[in-house]
Amino acid sequence: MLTVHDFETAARAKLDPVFADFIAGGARDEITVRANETAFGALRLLPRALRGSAARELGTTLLGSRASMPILLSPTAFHKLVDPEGESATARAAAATGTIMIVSMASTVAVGEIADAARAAGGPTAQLWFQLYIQPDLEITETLVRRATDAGCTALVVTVDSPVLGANERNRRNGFHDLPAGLRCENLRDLRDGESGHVRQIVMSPELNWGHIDWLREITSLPILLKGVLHPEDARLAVRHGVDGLLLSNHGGRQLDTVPATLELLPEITAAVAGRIPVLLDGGVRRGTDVVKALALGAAAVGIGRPVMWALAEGGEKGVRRLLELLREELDDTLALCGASGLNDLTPDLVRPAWSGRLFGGAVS
Ligand SMILES: Cc1cc2nc3c(=O)[nH]c(=O)nc-3n(C[C@H](O)[C@H](O)[C@H](O)COP(=O)(O)O)c2cc1C
Ligand SMILES: O=C(O)C(=O)c1ccccc1
Repeated sequence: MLTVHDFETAARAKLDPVFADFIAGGARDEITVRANETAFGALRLLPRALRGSAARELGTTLLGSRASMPILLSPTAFHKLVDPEGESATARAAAATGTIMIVSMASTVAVGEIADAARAAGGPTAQLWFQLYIQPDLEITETLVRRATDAGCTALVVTVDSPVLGANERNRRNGFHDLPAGLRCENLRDLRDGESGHVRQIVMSPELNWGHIDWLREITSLPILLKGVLHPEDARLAVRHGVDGLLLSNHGGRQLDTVPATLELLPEITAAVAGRIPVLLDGGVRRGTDVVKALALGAAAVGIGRPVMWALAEGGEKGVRRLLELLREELDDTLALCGASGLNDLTPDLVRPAWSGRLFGGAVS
């Protein structure tokens, strides 16, 4: 396993094609799925020379959580689909490498148990954040927040791009609508009498509005990030509503198809928040150079989604650990080649659009 791509190939070879499609797939024509990766390819890096630094510092602090590198595990549902230990294996790998894992509300291991696994591998400083779909039943939402808080999660990541569930036509063709027998969304057990953690308990609610964010702000002292804000006006509103950070995300192209690549939106979003809160980004990050491009354009960190599922499918805990080490090596190598000694050296002047004849005022075409 030398590249993220190798994990995808290996996972495809191992997995039930129905599950592989669930992971790889996106909404409708998957235009945005492809756009996320393509956008990174459309930028070039312009390195500095002779800046003399023997070692690079990759560590960073995000909303008070210490991370050994600016790469997080974005929340992905259903890890037990691809590995019998599920999110516990992922959490051990993340903790062992000092990486922040964002636990999906739709995890197949309960958040408390995931936290135990993380601490067993990474000690008391292992960092977990919790992803939340605010439920129209606020009492249920409050219980979920309490379960995450009791487990020691240090931030809440509220997904706001899912007023309805995205239409993944691969799942429809494959007839994949449910978890296989024996698997449950463990965080959803016993929220009401007799509820067994069925995935259909998750309500994607088109009624959600900024009032819900204000309410959440009142009931928790944890930092709140919004995941899935794409419009710069909404980024400004988020700041006004006391949100602590943004995870700029189009859900890996799984919600509204044909929205822009997240990288394309990054300059507008960072301009809108104007340094008042950190902006993280996910979608299409597959290489150390991708991480550097996002950070150079103002992201505080990036998240990876599908690569984690592929690595877990390929090699369980070890696979995820290898994936994270590989990305760390690529990031360190890219920093060195760019003449950067740390993340603060990554500035917009290191990035430019890929060449086109128009660069010379149309003189070359
Ligand atoms: C299999 C899978 C499950 C996901 N589950 C969730 C989820 O439960 N909650 C959520 O907010 N986002 C979810 N996402 C979206 C990811 O958090 C992330 O935004 C996206 O995967 C990033 O793009 P990438 O896969 O290109 O790295 C999921 C994505 C995938 C691929
Ligand atoms: O697949 C997804 O992208 C996702 O967000 C999700 C949410 C709830 C249950 C399963 C998947």
